[in-house]
Amino acid sequence: YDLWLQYNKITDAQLQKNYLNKIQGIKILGNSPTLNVSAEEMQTAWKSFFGKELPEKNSGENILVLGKMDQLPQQLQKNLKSDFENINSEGYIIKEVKFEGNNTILITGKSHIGVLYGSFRLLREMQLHNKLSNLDIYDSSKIQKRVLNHWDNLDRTVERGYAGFSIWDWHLLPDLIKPEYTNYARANASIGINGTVLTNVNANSLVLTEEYIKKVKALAEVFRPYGIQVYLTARFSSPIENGGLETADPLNEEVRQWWKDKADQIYAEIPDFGGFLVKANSEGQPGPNNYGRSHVDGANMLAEAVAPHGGIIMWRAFVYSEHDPEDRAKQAYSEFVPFDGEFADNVLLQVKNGAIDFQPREPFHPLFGAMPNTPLMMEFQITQEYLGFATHLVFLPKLFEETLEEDTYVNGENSTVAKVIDGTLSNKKLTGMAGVANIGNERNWTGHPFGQANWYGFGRLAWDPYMDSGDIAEEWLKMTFTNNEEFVEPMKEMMLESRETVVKYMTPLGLHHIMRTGHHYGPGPWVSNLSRPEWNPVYYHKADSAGVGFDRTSSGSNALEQYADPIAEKYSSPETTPEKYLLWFHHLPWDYEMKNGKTLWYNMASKYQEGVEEVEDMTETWNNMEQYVDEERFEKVSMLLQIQLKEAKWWRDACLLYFQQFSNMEMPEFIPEPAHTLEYYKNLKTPYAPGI
Ligand SMILES: CO[C@H]1[C@H](O)[C@@H](O)[C@H](O)O[C@@H]1C(=O)O
Repeated sequence: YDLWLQYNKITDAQLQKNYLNKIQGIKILGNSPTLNVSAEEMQTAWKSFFGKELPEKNSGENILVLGKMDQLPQQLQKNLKSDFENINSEGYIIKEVKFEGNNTILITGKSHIGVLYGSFRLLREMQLHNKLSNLDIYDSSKIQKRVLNHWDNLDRTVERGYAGFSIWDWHLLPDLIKPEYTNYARANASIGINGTVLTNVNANSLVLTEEYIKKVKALAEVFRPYGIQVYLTARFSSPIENGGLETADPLNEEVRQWWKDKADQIYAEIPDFGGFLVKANSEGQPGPNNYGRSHVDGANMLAEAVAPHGGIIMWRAFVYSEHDPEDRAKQAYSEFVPFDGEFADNVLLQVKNGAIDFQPREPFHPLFGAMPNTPLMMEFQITQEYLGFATHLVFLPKLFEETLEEDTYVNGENSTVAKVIDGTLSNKKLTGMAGVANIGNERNWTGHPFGQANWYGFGRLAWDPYMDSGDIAEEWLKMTFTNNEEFVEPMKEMMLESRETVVKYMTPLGLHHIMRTGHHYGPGPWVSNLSRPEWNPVYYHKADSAGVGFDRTSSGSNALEQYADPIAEKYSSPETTPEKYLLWFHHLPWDYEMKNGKTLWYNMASKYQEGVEEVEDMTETWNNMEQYVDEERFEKVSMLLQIQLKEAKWWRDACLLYFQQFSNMEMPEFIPEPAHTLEYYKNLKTPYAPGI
């Protein structure tokens, strides 16, 4: 349950010698809660790596010195001047230097948090079994606000949470402080996460009452030494619900004053409170539109309330709007682009990676690049709402990386989404990345043991959105299980392929949102009876006897016009559209000939089949790993993979039987006889896999 902070015993004699020779003691310069937790982390690691403490020493050869820049001797500060120029206020330097005449490994930064991040970095180097020689490492985060979003309710249920109940024991706070809170903070700090939104975006205004602010304060105090700021979701109608006002109109003076007083009250208790995350006028949440006001009016009112305290507002772009009813994918863009440049300086617009909703695969959201004068914050979903909950093994950093690497072309070639997010494309001062957490009170935190890798990977990419997902997988595997190459190599490959596998057995070739509605688990392409048309799978796949797919070209919804010309042009024809997005942008006949000379129907079937076969391969790979993994984790993952296999078949059979009604074509010979009829799948009462 130590996540990636296992600090497995170092058994290699040479390596152990290298480490213990290089670091024979520790010296801490100065004093602060953050330095204390840095030192504690070293001790925890040392006991686990070597079975002993790291002695505190005042001076001598080969000691590890921890301290921030202004605690260093003048001369050393001067010598390191150019190193310090390379890092920002949260960055760190790990370097071999002469300290008081002795050879020393120094971990330093401009802040204590920098020193803590440096400490975790050194421990990572050791977990990865890298030699400590000629150390000269420096690093800084490329994104400022690296934030988890918990969709946790005050009754401890978690919206779209599959790892038990919320870890926040609201009813026992502030009296009971669980060790889990500290472990949560450690884990986050170790990957550079520096903020957490404690509550669901479908918000409850109760959390803004005095009683709850005390509870929030207690958590903030646990997190503070780890550099983690606390944020809350603000329900827009709180002035009515909590303040007894008659309106929540953002232009009303009393309302504005209420929010200012609320901010003052929170900051009096929690001076480093981060600010608010807001879902307004979306899926029944109240917002400024209720009063005929705009998203800018709403966001700027809250921004004004927190600005004197250094707080920020993360305003979500996940809205439905009356513009473009024929294509939900266009709505956020239509709603927000006209406001570019009008948001206050401390507002980030938080945009989901794709325009629909956290699908196994989506093209990047057209808002990225389209609002050069507004800082856009990325919102990824770590919890697997549409990807098999905590049952399917899917390595999400691969998905995150794909979005970040996409080229928006807004400023010519190489205008990647990562550059929009880190601010380099248009020189933004405020930058951020949010991840909807997959954490709950399950003993292993995330339900599926491999869900931990998605939390880990989110943190690493929020720190550096240019990181390679393969490197992330490798780090995580070594830190979580073992450094043995015979384990790491095949498992890394399996993790990297796992995302494409889920796309194949759920939504190949650009299909999307064909899950059963409500819970979003399992196939439901037939569903068509929900009140909002855009919640129905049939709205998205549009299968009929003429073909399948959503025409988003100029002959259809023309969502393509929201992208820069090179993309709009390229994707306007099915011949030049990447096959992975084919049915996202085009409605094509079932016998449409694809690049391999086979029909669309044939290719769809073969993707579903490949998906199933790849899960079979995953189970085989895992079975070969038994000797490297403890029994508990081995058994759990084995069982989950068996369920995943059953469900991949369920997806294949249900989707192909459904689509075949329209294609009217033979099932290709490689598709085994389905275990059940389409009617059976349609009438399943349980959201989980039928016996297959
Ligand atoms: C928190 O609400 C969620 C909702 O559960 C989810 O199904 C939808 O996709 O997205 C919403 C959102 O992101 O606001």
